[in-house]
Amino acid sequence: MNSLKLLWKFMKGNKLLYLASILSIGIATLASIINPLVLKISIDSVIGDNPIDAPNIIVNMINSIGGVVVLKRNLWILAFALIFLTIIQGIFLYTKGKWSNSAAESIAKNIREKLYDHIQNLPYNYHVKAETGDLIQRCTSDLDTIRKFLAIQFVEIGRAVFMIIFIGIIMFSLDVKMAFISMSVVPIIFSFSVIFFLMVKKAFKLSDEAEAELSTVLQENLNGVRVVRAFSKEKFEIEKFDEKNENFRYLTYRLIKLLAGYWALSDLLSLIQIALVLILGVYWTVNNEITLGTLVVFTTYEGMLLWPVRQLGRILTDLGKSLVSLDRIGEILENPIEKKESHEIMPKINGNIEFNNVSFSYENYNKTLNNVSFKVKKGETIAIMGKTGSGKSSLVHLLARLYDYDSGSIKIDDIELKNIDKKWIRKNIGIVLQEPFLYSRSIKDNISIANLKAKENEIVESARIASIHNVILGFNKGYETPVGEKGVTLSGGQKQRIAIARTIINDSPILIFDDSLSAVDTETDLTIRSALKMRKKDVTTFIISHRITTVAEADRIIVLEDGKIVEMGNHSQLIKRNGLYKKVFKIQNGQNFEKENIV
Ligand SMILES: Nc1ncnc2c1ncn2[C@@H]1O[C@H](COP(=O)(O)OP(=O)(O)OP(=O)(O)O)[C@@H](O)[C@H]1O
Repeated sequence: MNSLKLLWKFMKGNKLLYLASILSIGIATLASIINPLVLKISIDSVIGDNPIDAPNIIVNMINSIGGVVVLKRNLWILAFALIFLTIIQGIFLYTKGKWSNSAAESIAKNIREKLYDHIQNLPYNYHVKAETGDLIQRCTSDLDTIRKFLAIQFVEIGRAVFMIIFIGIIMFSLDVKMAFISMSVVPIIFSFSVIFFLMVKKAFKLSDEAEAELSTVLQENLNGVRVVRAFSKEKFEIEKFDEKNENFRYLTYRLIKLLAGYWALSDLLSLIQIALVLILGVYWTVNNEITLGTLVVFTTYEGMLLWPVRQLGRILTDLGKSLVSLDRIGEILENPIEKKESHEIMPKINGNIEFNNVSFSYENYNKTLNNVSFKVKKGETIAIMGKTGSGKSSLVHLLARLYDYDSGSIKIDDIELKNIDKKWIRKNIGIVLQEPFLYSRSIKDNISIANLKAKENEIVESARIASIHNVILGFNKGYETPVGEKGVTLSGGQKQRIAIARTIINDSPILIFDDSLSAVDTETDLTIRSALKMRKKDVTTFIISHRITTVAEADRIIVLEDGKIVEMGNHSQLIKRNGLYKKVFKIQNGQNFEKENIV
């Protein structure tokens, strides 16, 4: 989507606020421009005897209060006008800041909400492939670039434009030749500023990228600090960091040098402009071609005009940066989200499952699952075994509609899975993933995250089944113990068990354990499985595991090889065949120590 169109959409509800802030900057600029005119009238017409030379509206105002004579007798009016104008300027600068910041914050909030909502609803496949660091950067620093531009720089463009228009009009109405002189170097300064900032855009980008690289190295290093220690790689990591640090210093220093050169040169150009006004202005004043007041007005205006003109180049290049950030945010929003399709239904799920010739492959990859067929009755436990990469996780991911199968059919309670709403089926399937993720919250919050209405006793009951209750009671704050950086450090097995408690709290009719008992010892594994059986008999359960003791008790064991089912049966049936299952059984029972990499 066109980035400006996108911005316009996000500005919904804030356009008036924005307009008000631009009007405020207009009024504040006008007040600051009238100030020197009051000085001119004081010098030329109140101290001196020249007739009032100012825009008609000001002349009319003075005439309405009785003309210059009244001003000469009441000098306080001029002082009051100066104070009044300064107050007006202050008030409108305040409203400009308040309104532009509040509009920018509100727009940033809109974008943040939209992004978060969108990311939450993007398909699983998107998240598997997306780089978290890149996503975070888009949601934070890109968004901040836009926020800053809207809050500060956009209104600064407004101020510069108002300044040029208002000052231009007044200058030309006061004295045409002085106006030409005053504006003669301004286009050169403006062009120089735009060209310079366009040219150094790359230097800004390089410095930003070097900073990002530095943060990545730091982040990676902190995340992987245990690996670094374990392999004694501190020196290597320090050298890597030093190299990135030096690169960042060099690029930033180069940028600073370039900027120093720019400010020096644009200072020179500005001084030439001011000198021109002063030299010719003084000459014409001495020759009575212009008044002293006019000279004061022109020199003051010159000072007011040059700063925003010099800044404009920088702001315009930042505009480019903001448009790039908008594009990057737009790229996320362009990805289609998962929505409920009109044909999708939300039936009661009992847990009867049938796979019929199901084939599936990830984009452009070989078949991950090839003609897989099996049937499961409600309440049965199915174990899945196979070498790594044989398609075990993919099979259960299809069941939860994290991906859709390419051909064949999967039926749940005789309803084609593709006709069941994705969110609904996921609500009815509890999955404990291979690598459990716990939030930096309390243990209690981590368990109840899947069911926020869960009562205290339900949380404890799930923890008991997952064999983690006693461990939790051993912590100082029990269930309120925080997990993660500020709390306890849990072992892999403890994390897995909390993840199991979190999944079973939901009472789903289908449960999937994707290698999620791998980090617990055999005895705890058995305790958990027995407790699960005792709890509810009619839950259809899938257990993916490499451990014979875990799968042996299942009603059926499916052995996968290269996406195909090569064996299926219960433990005693499979043990009689001379297949992969038996080989694994032998190895794990210490009867065969061949160096086969079987599972
Ligand atoms: N999102 C993905 N995109 C592309 N290919 C994928 C994706 N996920 C898995 N694969 C590939 O599909 C194949 C099956 O992966 P899957 O995770 O189902 O295997 P697995 O049997 O569960 O392995 P493991 O025991 O190691 O967990 C592998 O070759 C893997 O590289």
